[in-house]
Amino acid sequence: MKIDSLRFSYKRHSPPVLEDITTAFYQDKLNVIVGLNGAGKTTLLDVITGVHTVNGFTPPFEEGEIVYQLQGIFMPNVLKGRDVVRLILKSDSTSPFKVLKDHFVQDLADREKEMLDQLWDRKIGDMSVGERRWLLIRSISQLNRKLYIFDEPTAGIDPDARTYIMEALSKLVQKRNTLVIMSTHILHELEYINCHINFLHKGKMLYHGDYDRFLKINGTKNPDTAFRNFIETDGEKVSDIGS
Ligand SMILES: Nc1ncnc2c1ncn2[C@@H]1O[C@H](COP(=O)(O)OP(=O)(O)OP(=O)(O)O)[C@@H](O)[C@H]1O
Repeated sequence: MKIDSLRFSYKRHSPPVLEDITTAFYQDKLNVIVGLNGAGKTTLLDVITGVHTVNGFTPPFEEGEIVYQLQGIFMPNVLKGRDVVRLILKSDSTSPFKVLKDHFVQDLADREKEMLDQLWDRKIGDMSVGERRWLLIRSISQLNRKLYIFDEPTAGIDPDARTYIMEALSKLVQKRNTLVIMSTHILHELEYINCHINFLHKGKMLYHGDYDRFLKINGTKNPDTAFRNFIETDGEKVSDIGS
């Protein structure tokens, strides 16, 4: 999927939140949108999914082909873990819930199975932020869609559970005909992932390319230092080298 010279403002005469965005998203990689708070990551995801309409860009996917995990969870707090899993898995299939659940559990690592057991009868309102997000994202990963969008899927999640989430997203990338896009602030989690980084800064796409090159042009092996260097120079080094 390509985006060419995209521009978006929330109000007609207000300054653009996204300006001259040109990039591509790839089916064989995890596409990651990176940037500071307020950089425009969610706005870009909203444009891609058709939540916001923009002249000159037609979202290439129908609504039914997309699953979009938002940062918040808009479900009643009284729902229990098992209700959340049922709601999500049954939204895609008429198979009995037991079959869907067995299939879901097979896909989980041992610690994830323990987490699922613990959360099964717990109300959403009583779960920790990370537990809630893990449950939702792991359930969503079971759905069959063409476009999967995850808005900061690993925010507030411990490093162990974060690894399981990143593995689940990598598995989605390996499925045929799927496009997977996520946003994050955490570059560390991308170290061992086959990913394509899109670095948004002040509404502009200042870098798109692979992870190792991003570190290299910022002269460090530490992703946090690379992130900071990049922001401090407004991506100058990339412009020098060319993307
Ligand atoms: N509905 C809206 N009306 C006007 N401005 C908005 C609206 N939604 C977002 N913005 C502004 O657009 C800019 C980009 O917001 P966006 O939510 O896309 O950033 P983000 O990169 O996802 O940030 P974060 O990492 O904090 O989630 C911000 O300055 C934000 O205040």
